[in-house]
Amino acid sequence: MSARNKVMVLNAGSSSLKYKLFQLGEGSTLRAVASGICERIGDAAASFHRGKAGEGGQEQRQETPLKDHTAALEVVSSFLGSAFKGDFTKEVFGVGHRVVHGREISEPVLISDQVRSTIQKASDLAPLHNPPNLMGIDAAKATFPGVPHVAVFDTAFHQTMPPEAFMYALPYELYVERAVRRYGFHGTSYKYLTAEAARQLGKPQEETNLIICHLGAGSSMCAVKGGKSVDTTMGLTPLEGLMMGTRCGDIDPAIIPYLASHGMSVKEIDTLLNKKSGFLGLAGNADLRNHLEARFGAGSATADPRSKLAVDVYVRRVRKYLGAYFAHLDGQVDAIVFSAGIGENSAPMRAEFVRGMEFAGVKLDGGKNAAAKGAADVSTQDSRVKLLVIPTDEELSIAQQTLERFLQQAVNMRGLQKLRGALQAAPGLREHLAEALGPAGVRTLTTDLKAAVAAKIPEEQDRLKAIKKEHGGKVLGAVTVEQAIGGMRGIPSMLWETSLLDPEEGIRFRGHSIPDLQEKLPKAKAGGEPIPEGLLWLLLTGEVPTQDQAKSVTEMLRERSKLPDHVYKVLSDTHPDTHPMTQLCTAVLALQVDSKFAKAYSQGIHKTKYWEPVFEDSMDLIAKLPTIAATIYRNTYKGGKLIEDDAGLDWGASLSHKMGYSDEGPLEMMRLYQTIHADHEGGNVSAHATHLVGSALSDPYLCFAAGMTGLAGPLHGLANQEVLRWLNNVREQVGDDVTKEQLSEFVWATLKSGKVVPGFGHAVLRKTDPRYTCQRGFAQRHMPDYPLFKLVSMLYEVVPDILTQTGKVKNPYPNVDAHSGVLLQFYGMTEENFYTVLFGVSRSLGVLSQGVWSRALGLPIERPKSLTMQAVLDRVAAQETSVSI
Ligand SMILES: Nc1ncnc2c1ncn2[C@@H]1O[C@H](COP(=O)(O)OP(=O)(O)O)[C@@H](O)[C@H]1O
Ligand SMILES: CC(=O)OP(=O)(O)O
Ligand SMILES: [Mg+2]
Repeated sequence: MSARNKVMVLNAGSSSLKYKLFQLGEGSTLRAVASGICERIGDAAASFHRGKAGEGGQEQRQETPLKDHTAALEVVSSFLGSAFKGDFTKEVFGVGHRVVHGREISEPVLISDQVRSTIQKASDLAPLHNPPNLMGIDAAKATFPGVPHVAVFDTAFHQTMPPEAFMYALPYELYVERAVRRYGFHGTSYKYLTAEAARQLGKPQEETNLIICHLGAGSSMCAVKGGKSVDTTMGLTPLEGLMMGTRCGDIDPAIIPYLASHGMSVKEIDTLLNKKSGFLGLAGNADLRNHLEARFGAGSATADPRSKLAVDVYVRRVRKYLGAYFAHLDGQVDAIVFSAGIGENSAPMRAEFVRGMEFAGVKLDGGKNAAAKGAADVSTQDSRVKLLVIPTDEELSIAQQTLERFLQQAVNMRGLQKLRGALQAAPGLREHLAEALGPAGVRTLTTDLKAAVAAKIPEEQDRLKAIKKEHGGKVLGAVTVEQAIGGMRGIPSMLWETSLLDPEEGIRFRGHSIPDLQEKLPKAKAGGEPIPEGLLWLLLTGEVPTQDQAKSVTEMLRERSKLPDHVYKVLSDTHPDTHPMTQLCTAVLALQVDSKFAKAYSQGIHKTKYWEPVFEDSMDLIAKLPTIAATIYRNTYKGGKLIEDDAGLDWGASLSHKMGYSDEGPLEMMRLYQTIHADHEGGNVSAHATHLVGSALSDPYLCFAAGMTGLAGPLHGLANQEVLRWLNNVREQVGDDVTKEQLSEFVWATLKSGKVVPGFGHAVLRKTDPRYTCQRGFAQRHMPDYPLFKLVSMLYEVVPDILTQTGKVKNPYPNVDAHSGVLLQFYGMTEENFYTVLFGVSRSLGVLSQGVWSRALGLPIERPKSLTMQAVLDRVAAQETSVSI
């Protein structure tokens, strides 16, 4: 069988069906091996197909009536079928579809029945596009059965618009209740053009400001600031903004009730505005090419005045938005980009758009403009704002996003199950892809953490929905009276996606054990300790990140790390005896004033969007915690002398540096420490408290503070401080050169006096905590002769036996706290009252990542049932009666 190594992309526009077939090559490159377009669909007399297939293939043109998009796909399939010998459909492993409107879905998604119905329901918002998009999807599903089909939405790129750009000045409830807002379209094109323009300008995208004009049958413009969309001309639907082939663009909305009061139905008005206006409405034909002669030709004085008028209205609208976007971008525009049918092909129109704009630093080179064919820079050498013609490649962008989506699915075992059909149809596919992608393996390709999370959400939501639907009524386990009154021990009663604790083997973060992660997570230096930013990526996305992905998290956190002055002030004003954990909670609460979630919620935000400001708050808080912790440390123990940050350091290392420990040893130790304390499933006090408070939709600052007040309890996080006290006590009483026998005696004495040996045992774990083992490994490498380490090692030999002999403990083995103090002491961090703060900083990674997912999955407010003693007795009695009956 031939290899499945091709992605098919369909881009159904309002008047056209474009397609490209890509072949996947080394390093996940995509090479177009066939492409074409069906044009003037709907205008049967004038419609045609142009297509090209294979290396150096000649373009073929067929004049053929195309009454709709289904007819167009039939022509395309038969063209490709005859161009590629054999059945080319068997070489396609995925199909990417351009979809214009997906309402709240904005990331690429696999087209399930549910996604299809969302696209269908959104047809009222994109009447010219979603119906042909759906025709394309249905026709393609029949032509390419059993392979995944992915929808890539036009709206995605504009999700970065600020509220002042996406809100209409309508009653706010319309936004909250009906999601009436501006979405923007042509996003796939803008995404491609932004990357391409930045590349041509030789600038990083984050520093590139552009005004992009995507001018085709559908026309829109976009202001791009720092590589991101900050405004665009289309709105709730692709009707707003510029004039278009058949669409009116901006009008006075009062025209609508006016027409209605004169007898037109809503449907008729909708058709009028979408299908009978624009060039068609003003001048009788939707295609600009039919009006160019009238406006620019030799005999233009005698030409149809309406054609001329239509062109002038069109030009005026583009110029109006050019002016507006110059203002939005504070005049800092690197380039104006022209693209799509009109922007790429019409030199006289480009000249009109920027005529007389020298005042804004825009100078067109007439000669270059007239000569431009395909990509070109048509500005003069000294034009401050470059004028770039860039042919858009929505199809390539869709193919890349389809591939990425597909790979995410393929790495995810649950996804693999979902894709079983596809994989059966294509044995060896995953291996093939892994090979094609090279050593980076099969994974999400973006380095933008938020985008990577967003891409996972729809499927996880589907998964949860399916679990509820299929298994909602099934029993997970009975609850005994002992459990109900005994701290809810072991009752499965909460979802927690970031980690799971196996009693035998210890914690697994998103399925990965600690030894596994020590190997796989990116490191600051070769052979060194993992950086916690890598773990954060893993906790949030479920995927082990690449070095670049972890680095982008480091940079993202650094950008957000500045602590506001009032928080420094709150910290320096606390009573000098305030415990460091209390100071931590105080500082976190002081930061809450900046909560983006609290603000968005009070202004009204749709619940499908909760996770976004929660993500923002969580990243802001995580970013600031090292500075908060270091400030507490320096204020409490070092006379308030703070240490400047070192911008070259990663998140964990910068904490150690700001505390005053900048040698390689403590930097590495802190990276490891911050990685392993991050998460320990959801039932422990700090995690559960954060989760519980977050379920009331308290923002991340509030719920993290709740978690930290819990971590400050001696039975939970404060235990690491207790361990150190106990160890020092041992050393004081028996000295450093203690024998095993002496140590045994001391341990027995502790137990007999009714105390516990701190750092040993665990509520769930039944073996040595892997977090202990990995810290022990670190000590063996960095401090083998350190007396405190030797003492801890000896305890490891002595205590489990003794605890077993008592017959009272279920787990006699050491946990994370039994070792962490040793590492800290070795590097001079001897103030044990501070240790729980370090634990808390790390814990933010786990509990806040889960917080993002709790909101993304729409988990409800927690409300378990409580009972009085009498109620317990009544229930027991009722059960006994019912059993005996
Ligand atoms: N050479 C040209 N000169 C002027 N306008 C052109 C030229 N070629 C195409 N166009 C315009 O571009 C439009 C098609 O643009 P395109 O981006 O392909 O459309 P769609 O919105 O359907 O994706 C045509 O309707 C026509 O108005
Ligand atoms: C959104 C839109 O108008 O798309 P097109 O230009 O393909 O019609
Ligand atoms: Mg288009």
